[in-house]
Order: sequence, then structure tokens, then C-alpha cells
Amino acid sequence: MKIIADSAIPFLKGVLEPFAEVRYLPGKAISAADVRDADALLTRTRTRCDAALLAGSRVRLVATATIGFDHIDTAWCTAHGITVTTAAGCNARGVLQWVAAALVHLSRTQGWQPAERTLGVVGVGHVGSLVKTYAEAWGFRVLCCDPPREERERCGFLPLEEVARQADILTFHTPLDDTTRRMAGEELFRRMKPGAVVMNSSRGEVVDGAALLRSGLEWALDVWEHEPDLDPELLGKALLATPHIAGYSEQGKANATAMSVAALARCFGLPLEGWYPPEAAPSVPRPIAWQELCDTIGGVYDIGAESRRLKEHPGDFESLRDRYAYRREYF
Ligand SMILES: O=C(O)[C@H](O)[C@H](O)COP(=O)(O)O
Repeated sequence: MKIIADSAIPFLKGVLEPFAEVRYLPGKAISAADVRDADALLTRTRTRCDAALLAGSRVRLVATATIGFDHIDTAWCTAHGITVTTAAGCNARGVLQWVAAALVHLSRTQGWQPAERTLGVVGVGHVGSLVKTYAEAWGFRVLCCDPPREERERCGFLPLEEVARQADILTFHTPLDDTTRRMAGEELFRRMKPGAVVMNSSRGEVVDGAALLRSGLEWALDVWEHEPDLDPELLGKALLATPHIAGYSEQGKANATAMSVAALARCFGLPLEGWYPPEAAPSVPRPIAWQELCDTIGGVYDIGAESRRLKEHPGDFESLRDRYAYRREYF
């Protein structure tokens, strides 16, 4: 059995070798020739998994160690008998930490308290649900939008336009697909309060950057259209700018690797179900009060410093991600 794995998936080396020949390659460099005689591909967002890569190969499983799967042509894979698995929810607490750090930063620099702000949450899946729960506990008025969930569950979520109209801060946690691509554009921004803040840690293409520049709004972005080639004006004017690392917590990465290994184990009958990186510190989910968050977050994650680094070295976008010191989840 042969496995091709992105060399930047942490905690993986040595785990699969007793059962398979494993070749580690940089995600961007993985080619059709590399996967032709492979049975499985363990990937991240940097490998486009489509017909151009997979046609004519032996690959039966594409397991991505990420929440997002817009880099995979799932329809083509399904039609060609290739199982696709994702690491749904793996880094939800990592993204929550990014949102928390951004909110604390904004409250300090703009001088407000949570009770004075309405937070709009767009996309209430693994990440958005956590953001909603914690933000409500911190004292924000939280309004949610998730049309597919509202359709299924009738849970009282509001239309996007209504959430945007009332929000002081609008944070996006949607997958990228045809219904969400550029869902935040000119028309939506026109409905928002002047000076409201758009936060995006989902996918860059969910937000129309050129429209944002013309909008009179503020923004804090972790994800960007055309990564790693960022629009210099969008970057320069951002209140916070980070290099697509919102989910880069140690536990988030460990969860992602464990979920990918479990997918391999299921698909190929390997005795690795339940495996978890022994070196990863366990997650400690717990409630945290706003004041404790304000007092502690800077010690774990200095989002302001990270933003300055990216603004000073935009050309280092990919290397800042590659060399990232994964943050510790502490709530
Ligand atoms: O989809 C996700 O899980 C995130 O966007 C993730 O943090 C990006 O993953 P990467 O390809 O950098 O591992």
C-alpha cells in the first residue's frame, strides 16, 4: 500500500510506516505523477484534488486534515469511486481563539465593552456555534444567520441582510461553495452600519475584497482572496491581518491528523482507529469570563504582533504559515 501525505501535516511521521510506504511531499508540489500508484492521499488546503491530479490514479481515499474542502472536487471524486473525508470541526476551538483574540483587540483599541456590541455570526456550524456560545457568555448581543440550518431546524436564525443591518461586528464561518462565494459584497456592505467591522476566518473568496475597500467599513481578516498574493490596500488598511492561521492550534492540528488517520484506518482496515498523537497536550474546553480572557489571551496569542508581522512582510505569507508555532488552546 502506498500513501502520499502533505509533509506539513504535523504528528504524522512514523505512524503509518508500519503499514504502508509513505511519501511526504510539500502540498503545492504534489503532482499527478506522484499520486498515480498511490492508494491514498492525505492532504491540506494547498493541494488541488481534482481530475487533473487524480484521473488514472489508483487513489481510493482523499483525506484532508482540514475543515474546509473547497480544494477538493468532491463530485468528481465520488463519480470516480474515491472516498473523500474531512476533519470537520477539528480546529473549531483554534478559530474560536482567533475570534476571541480579535474581539479583545478591538474592544481595547476601539474602547467598547461586549454589552455595547451586536455580533453577527454567519455560518453556525462547528465554529460558528462555539463563537455564538462564548460570545453570548461574554455579554455580546449575538444574531445568527445560517440559511441551510434555518431551513432544516427552524431555530430562529435571521436572514443575512438583517444580521448585517444590526451587527457592529460581522464574523464569517461558512464553507466556500457556490452559495457563499462573495456572499459579502457591495449589496450587503451597503446595508451595514458605517464603521462596522467585517471579520473573516472562513475562506477569502466569501468576501469581495474590492467591495470591502469601497465600503466605509473596517475589517479583520485571516483569509484572503488569491492567497498568497494579498491585495496590498486590503492588507494595509485591515485592523487585523493574519496569514490564514485562525485554526492553527496544537490541539486543532492534532485532531486533524487523528481524524485523517482514522479515515485511513476505516478505509483500509488498519489497526489505527482511536489513534491520537501522544505528544499533543490535551484540550481543556471550559467557559472563560470576558475579564479573564482579556487578562490572559495576550500571553498565549498576541494577534496584534502577528498582524504587524504580516503587514511588514506580506511576501512571507506562506512561510509564516509553514513556520507557525501552533498556539495552545486553553479554553
Ligand atoms: O480548513 C481548515 O481547516 C483551515 O482553513 C486550515 O487551518 C487551513 O489548513 P492548512 O491547509 O493550512 O493545513
